[in-house]
Amino acid sequence: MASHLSNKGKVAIVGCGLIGQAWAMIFASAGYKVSLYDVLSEQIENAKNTIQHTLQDYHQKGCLKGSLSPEEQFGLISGTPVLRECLEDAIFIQESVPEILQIKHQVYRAIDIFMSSNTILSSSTSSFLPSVLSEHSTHRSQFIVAHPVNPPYFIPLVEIVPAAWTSERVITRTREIMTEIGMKPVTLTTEIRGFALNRIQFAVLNECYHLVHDGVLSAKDIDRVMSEGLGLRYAFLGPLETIHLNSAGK
Ligand SMILES: NC(=O)c1ccc[n+]([C@@H]2O[C@H](COP(=O)([O-])OP(=O)(O)OC[C@H]3O[C@@H](n4cnc5c(N)ncnc54)[C@H](O)[C@@H]3O)[C@@H](O)[C@H]2O)c1
Ligand SMILES: O=C(O)[C@@H](O)[C@@H](O)[C@H](O)[C@@H](O)CO
Repeated sequence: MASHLSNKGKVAIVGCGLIGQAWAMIFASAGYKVSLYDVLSEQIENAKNTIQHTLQDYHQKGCLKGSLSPEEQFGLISGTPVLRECLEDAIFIQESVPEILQIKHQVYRAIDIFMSSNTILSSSTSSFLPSVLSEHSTHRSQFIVAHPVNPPYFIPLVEIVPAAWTSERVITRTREIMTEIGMKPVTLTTEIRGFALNRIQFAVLNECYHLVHDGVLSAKDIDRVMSEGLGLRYAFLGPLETIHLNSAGK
């Protein structure tokens, strides 16, 4: 393995299901050492096997991220059923356990014991406010949300959401790391329910449901409004840029 990879630092992935595996591949593609932990030890092996095959598959399909070979990227990924080992020397922890508050709080209590004063603890949560997640954490100034969009390997947006007590260093450093690994971060200035993507996504869905419910459009044609219309436009111009550039009054 290329020696320059060794100074990239280590990332800990806590919870290696769908999203944790995606994060592991993304961090490894940028040359980070990645350690996987899961409460189910068999899930760690499952995740490693899935990642190994997925990296090869992406390489063969020409969509592998980064400049390292699939073998080099997989060589950066290890796993352990011992949380302390997973977290040891990690500069960044990406928690990806189920969206169940009790489980997240239980995991943070355990992580609190082992994380250093410099480590960033980031949650993949889709909906919980960072203040609700971290209010009882010892290292709560080091806690932040980095919410990915499924599938994270191919959709680069990540929503960075701080709690009121998240330090500026953590906010800035998290955005730097996300950019460095090829994600496209947005940073919310304050926590808000649903963050940004899901607020917008569900506002659109709400109108879609109304139009179908009222018999104005079929479900298929509703989807076409997005896939053959707005979606094409929003794939390269955001809604505000679009309306700004549109002719006055249209
Ligand atoms: N699936 C999505 O579309 C999506 C998108 C964005 C964000 N998220 C968020 O990512 C997080 C993970 O979602 P997912 O879809 O990967 O779930 P998942 O069920 O695929 O994976 C969760 C993993 O966590 C493990 N786990 C359970 N309890 C644990 C514990 N106490 N300690 C360590 N590991 C534990 C499970 O064994 C499993 O492997 C959730 O917060 C979810 O809201 C999901
Ligand atoms: O579409 C997405 O990826 C996001 O909306 C997700 O974060 C979404 O919140 C669901 O997976 C909820 O778990």
